[in-house]
Amino acid sequence: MGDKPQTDSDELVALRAKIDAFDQQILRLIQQRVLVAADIAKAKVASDADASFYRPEREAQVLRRVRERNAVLREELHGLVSDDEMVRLMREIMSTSLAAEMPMTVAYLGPEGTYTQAAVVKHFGQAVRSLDVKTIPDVFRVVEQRKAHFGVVPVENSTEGIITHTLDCFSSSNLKVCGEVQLPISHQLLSNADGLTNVQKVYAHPQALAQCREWLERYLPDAEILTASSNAEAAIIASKDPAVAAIASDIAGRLYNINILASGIEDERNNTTRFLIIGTDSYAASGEDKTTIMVSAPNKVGSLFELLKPLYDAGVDMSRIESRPSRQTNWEYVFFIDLIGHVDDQGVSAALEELKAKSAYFKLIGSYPVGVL
Ligand SMILES: O=C(O)C(=O)C[C@]1(C(=O)O)C=C[C@@H](O)C=C1
Repeated sequence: MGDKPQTDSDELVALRAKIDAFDQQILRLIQQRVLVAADIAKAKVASDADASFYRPEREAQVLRRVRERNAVLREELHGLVSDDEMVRLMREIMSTSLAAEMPMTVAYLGPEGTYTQAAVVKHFGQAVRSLDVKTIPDVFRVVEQRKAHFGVVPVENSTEGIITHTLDCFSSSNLKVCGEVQLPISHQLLSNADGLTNVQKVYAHPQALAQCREWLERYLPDAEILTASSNAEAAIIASKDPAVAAIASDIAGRLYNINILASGIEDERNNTTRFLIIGTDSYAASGEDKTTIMVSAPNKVGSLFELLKPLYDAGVDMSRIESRPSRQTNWEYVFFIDLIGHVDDQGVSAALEELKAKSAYFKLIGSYPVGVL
């Protein structure tokens, strides 16, 4: 390196020619793939005017196959692209294909820069339009009113547990879960203060505050801790006052022009949030699925055990059970249960029929592909 312009060696020129040739092929193949997707859109409309352009089960199958084939290719070619990275690239190509069929609008808990928006992009790719709304019930509302095709809501966090607000929304909504996506969450302390000692107030969403409690006690014991409706909202407040810090994502920091004073401030490494994709339709099995149901047991001794017995007898695995107050009668509960399998799988459907017959209340919240990304 120096003042002289770089001259490229013959070897470099030859290698670049190879890259140019591959790029030509990749471009042609992407264009051809998207044209096929447009034909698929026409075929869907021809067979059913209400057909869904977005097909989560098919997307999961395509991405799983990319993962499997890439593992083989890595061996064969001593390839350097990891399976995760290849799935991510393919996610974007499929996102563009879907947009050519029908531009999708996906609602999320805003404002811009929230982790939920990052989950939207991770699950649907960059080609979707994301629509920010103010609260989790608003996400449900705009999807119900068909102002957005789908919505993305947080449902549980590996450190803090269940997001009760989201579960409660399912009680009063008929929307279906049609997908899930997990996002590793790394929190940053964002502030334009000149060092930690000048931070007087910290704003964050209650979930983020809980996930960074020990860090805050240790490094900012004297700061006033205040809640905001979202992490991005906190970032907006911090962007206006250098005595204020926000706990939010690095994306929010860039978006609202705030410095990162400390990064990775979450108390638990591997802090991960699971999000659900909600929509108006149900979809076929992808081969690796989960089912979420909401049930309540009759109010008598041993009834929960009786209720779950059909699942146990049929060998259906339960991956989660949460109880929430029924909101109808005091001390009565509804249970949110995640099962492994799709409601169309024979064993699952038979077990659910039996369970339904024994329950005081039963609602299928959705069967959906296990997250691939
Ligand atoms: O297979 C389909 O049904 C398609 O519409 C094609 C395609 C794809 O690009 O592979 C696009 C959108 C769907 O969500 C699923 C898959």
